[in-house]
Amino acid sequence: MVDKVFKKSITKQFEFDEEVASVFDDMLNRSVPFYKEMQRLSINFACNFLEENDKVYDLGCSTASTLIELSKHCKNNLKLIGIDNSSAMLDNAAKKAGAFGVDIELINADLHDVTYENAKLILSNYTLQFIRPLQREKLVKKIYDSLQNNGIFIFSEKVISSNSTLNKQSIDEYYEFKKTQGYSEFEISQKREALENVLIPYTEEENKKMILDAGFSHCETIFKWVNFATFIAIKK
Ligand SMILES: Nc1ncnc2c1ncn2[C@@H]1O[C@H](C[S@+](CC[C@H]([NH3+])C(=O)[O-])CC(=O)[O-])[C@@H](O)[C@H]1O
Ligand SMILES: O=C(O)C(=O)Cc1ccccc1
Repeated sequence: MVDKVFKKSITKQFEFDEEVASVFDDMLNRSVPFYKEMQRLSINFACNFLEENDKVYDLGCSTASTLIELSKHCKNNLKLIGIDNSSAMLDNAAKKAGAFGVDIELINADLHDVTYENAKLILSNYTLQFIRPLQREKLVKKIYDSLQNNGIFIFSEKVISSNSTLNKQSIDEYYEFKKTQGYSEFEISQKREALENVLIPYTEEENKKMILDAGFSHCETIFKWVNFATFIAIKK
């Protein structure tokens, strides 16, 4: 379904409710520049590390698109686990996984409340940005502790620039992108308002520092378009 959520005047902060979940795949494709390419790269890098029966978690799996694509592209049998705290998202995830015949364990929980065990890969595309800063650092530490040695954490985030001129230019560039995707200025400004204090972006450097502070031995940006970035972190 086509995303028309912000065509009407907003009355509340942004939420992953039923209305957003019903149009979510379209919203993500039209709101995250090169979403598909970022997803393809995440999956290809992930597959290079994965072995038979490895455990893979997707934190903030939404409609399970990434886990479904991962299972299609990896030659190994994997144990796939998707976690999200939006029931509406998980209902859609279950329907999609069923339709594609992919076996995914879907857990409806807050990311802080789940025990991640013996994971080889943890994925989290565009989700940490919704976690409050102090909690975010705690969660990343937990992600590190849950990974096997040689485990991988792949994540994507909306980022900001520490240079205010470049930051403003990046926002302008992103809004131009949204216009090319058919969003009106009204929809763009409504969503911006709804996301205020809900989506809290770090700079690329802050993201890397958070990862290294948690104990990871290496963190690299594998994809970046203006203010959207994908990182890969390795636990030694
Ligand atoms: N504390 C939390 N606990 C659990 N889930 C949460 C929490 N906070 C947010 N979420 C969930 O994180 C997801 C973020 S969307 C991820 C896209 C997906 N990764 C994709 O590549 O398709 C990104 C976006 O909308 O920008 C939503 O489904 C929320 O319900
Ligand atoms: O759409 C936006 O304005 C964004 O910042 C990215 C985004 C994409 C999908 C859900 C929430 C935020």
